[in-house]
Amino acid sequence: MARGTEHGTHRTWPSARQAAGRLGARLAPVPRELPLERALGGVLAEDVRALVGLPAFDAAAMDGYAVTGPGPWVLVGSQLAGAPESCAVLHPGEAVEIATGARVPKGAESVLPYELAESGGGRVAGEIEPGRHVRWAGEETAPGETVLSRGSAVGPAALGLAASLGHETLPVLLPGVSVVVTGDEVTTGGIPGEGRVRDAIGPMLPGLVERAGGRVERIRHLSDDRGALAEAVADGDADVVAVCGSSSKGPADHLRSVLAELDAEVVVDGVACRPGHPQLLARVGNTAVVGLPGNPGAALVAVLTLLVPLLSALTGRPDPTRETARLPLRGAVSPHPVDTRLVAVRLEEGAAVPVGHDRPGSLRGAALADAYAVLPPAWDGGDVEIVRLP
Ligand SMILES: Nc1nc2c(c(=O)[nH]1)N[C@H]1C(S)=C(S)[C@@H](COP(=O)(O)OP(=O)(O)OC[C@H]3O[C@@H](n4cnc5c(N)ncnc54)[C@H](O)[C@@H]3O)O[C@H]1N2
Ligand code: MOO
Repeated sequence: MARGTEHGTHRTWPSARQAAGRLGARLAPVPRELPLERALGGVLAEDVRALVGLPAFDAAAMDGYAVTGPGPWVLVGSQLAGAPESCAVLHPGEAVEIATGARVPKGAESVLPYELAESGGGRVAGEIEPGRHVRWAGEETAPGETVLSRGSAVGPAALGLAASLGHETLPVLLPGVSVVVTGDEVTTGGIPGEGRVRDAIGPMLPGLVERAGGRVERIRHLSDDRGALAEAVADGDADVVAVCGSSSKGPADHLRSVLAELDAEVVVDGVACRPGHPQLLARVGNTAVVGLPGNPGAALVAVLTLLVPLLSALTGRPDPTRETARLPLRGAVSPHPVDTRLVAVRLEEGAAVPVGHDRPGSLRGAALADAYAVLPPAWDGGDVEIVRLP
């Protein structure tokens, strides 16, 4: 699965993706009990049960009158939602004017909506259907019932449901990613000065990570300092450390030596793809370390090759960028003789159309594109695999 290149022993692009998935399946992220507002996008680490029934009490489903026994009924009170109880027990022949969501008195048989009622002189009349227009306690969900299963994704509706069932927090798998952006020349604001460059990878990562089921917890910017990089990579709190830059073999590229010093298991050391060949994947204890090339376009390809499959496997979800259907490629492209090439494309009328501007140092093509088309080594012009951009 690996082959020698001028850069050493690189894995093939498909094998690198698989290796990232296998590492993710091997590492167990620690479940976290997160407040509801932070649990969005996670995967449930345990079943979620109803702490209260739904509804929690017998409630009116319409504005009108709670009644019992045969009509007409004598009005004995009124009940708004959330207001103190005005009538504890309703007796046959009695009615309470009631608002939607208000607790119906004990003994009430049904609610007669205003539209169907005739009222006046302290009395109400109308046709009722026994049991209608009351949301009976527990009829939707019984207390203690399992409503969401372990392994399911937490979407916005799940958060609302959990709140209505009495939960403050949810137990989720949501791998935390610590991002380390390296480079003396990299700046974080304004127009970069002579010889400097604005960080283009830090702003791109949170959205990509979130899409793959993780969360960027921290972004640090480091100069090309070996000691600081070693400290950041050894961060035991993160499930994943993503190091941007420092992936190549220049005098300021310390990642490989730092990993050796930390006795890391190096899983992928270079990938036979363009762009993005210096990418790297390693394990330090229970933390995965992903080395993203400094060139932003190459970093994005490395995210799709290593980081997204890793995060997906950590939470047991399918890789959201994978497409099963292959598409014809419409436009001029030049495959690489021995490496896989990823070309930024728009998806138009069942074909992949190159958008250009996809050199390793640029994100312009990726920002215009829907996806990357994957050209295998020495591509013969057949239909191509598609990797969706989030
Ligand atoms: N002798 C070799 N040199 C290089 C090789 C090689 O195989 N042999 N590979 C080239 C390729 S391909 C890439 S990609 C880069 C990878 O370099 P690093 O990951 O070590 O990154 P740097 O050297 O720090 O930076 C490369 C390039 O990207 C700019 N950069 C860095 N960080 C950012 C950022 N956060 N946002 C925007 N731009 C960034 C940096 O200024 C450089 O221009 O190595 C080649 N060299
Ligand atoms: O392959 Mo590099 O990763 O050209 O930018």
